[in-house]
Amino acid sequence: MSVIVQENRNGMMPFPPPVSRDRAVRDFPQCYTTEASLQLKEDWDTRANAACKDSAARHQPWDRQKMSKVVVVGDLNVGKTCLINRFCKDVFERDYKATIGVDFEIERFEISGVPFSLQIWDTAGQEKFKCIASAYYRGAQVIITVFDMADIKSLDHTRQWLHEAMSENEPGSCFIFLVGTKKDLLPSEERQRTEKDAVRVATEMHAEFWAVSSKTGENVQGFFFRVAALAFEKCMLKDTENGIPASIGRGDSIKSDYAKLDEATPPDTKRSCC
Ligand SMILES: Nc1nc2c(ncn2[C@@H]2O[C@H](COP(=O)(O)OP(=O)(O)OP(=O)(O)O)[C@@H](O)[C@H]2O)c(=O)[nH]1
Repeated sequence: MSVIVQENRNGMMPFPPPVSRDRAVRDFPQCYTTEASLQLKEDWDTRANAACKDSAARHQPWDRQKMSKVVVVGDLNVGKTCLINRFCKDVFERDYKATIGVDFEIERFEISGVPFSLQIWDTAGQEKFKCIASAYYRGAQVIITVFDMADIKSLDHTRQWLHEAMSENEPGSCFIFLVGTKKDLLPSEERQRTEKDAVRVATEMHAEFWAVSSKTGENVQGFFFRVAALAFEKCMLKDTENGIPASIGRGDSIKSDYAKLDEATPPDTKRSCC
């Protein structure tokens, strides 16, 4: 992976480490389908664009960078972990390993020249871990409800997942996405039928619909770029309205989430951090 490396004057590597070139977003990422889209515009909001050009908002120290919290929910086995791992690590795990409680990744971007991060929370789909996972729903700026395109029941369940995630957040405060995974498993006719059903559900939920495959990687980067762009733009506009210079805004919630992870999650997990 190629990275933008800039040494500072005394020859030391800067901290945080540089954002890789393939996390640099310049053009406004477009939706998957105009039938279920959160925004149809083709370019950045003019006020956000102006704020990006403001040198004060660029290259803040790490502790003042903008960050948005993303929570990924959905039935067990629908492919939440694989979706996150495909984007963050470019890997695909064929064998199923249940998520125990929660796990998270922080993915760094450079959007229109401004550093931005997504804190992506992977939650367990198994009923017995719901009470642990739901403790992390609060403070989300983005909720991603995931279903398996080869298991239509999981699409029906997304309404309930969204309801539970929203019960911890203010109405209208989050961008909502509906993501169908395992696109590679369906023949074209069946895929079209499933996508039609998903567009209907997404419209009901006021969500944006995407169909992806973590196995082949199809649409995975496009989807996360879109998530990052919408979250970033909202963050910039909010700060501009409040007259706040670039700051992460969610620092406290990140700290308390880390603390909760230590207290609540059993040691036997997909990843050692939980
Ligand atoms: N063919 C195919 N299989 C997939 C895809 N995404 C996930 N899978 C498979 O689906 C199974 C479940 O994937 P996970 O990502 O672990 O599911 P999860 O939603 O995180 O499950 P929980 O942790 O129990 O909530 C695994 O066997 C994956 O290999 C995909 O895009 N295509």
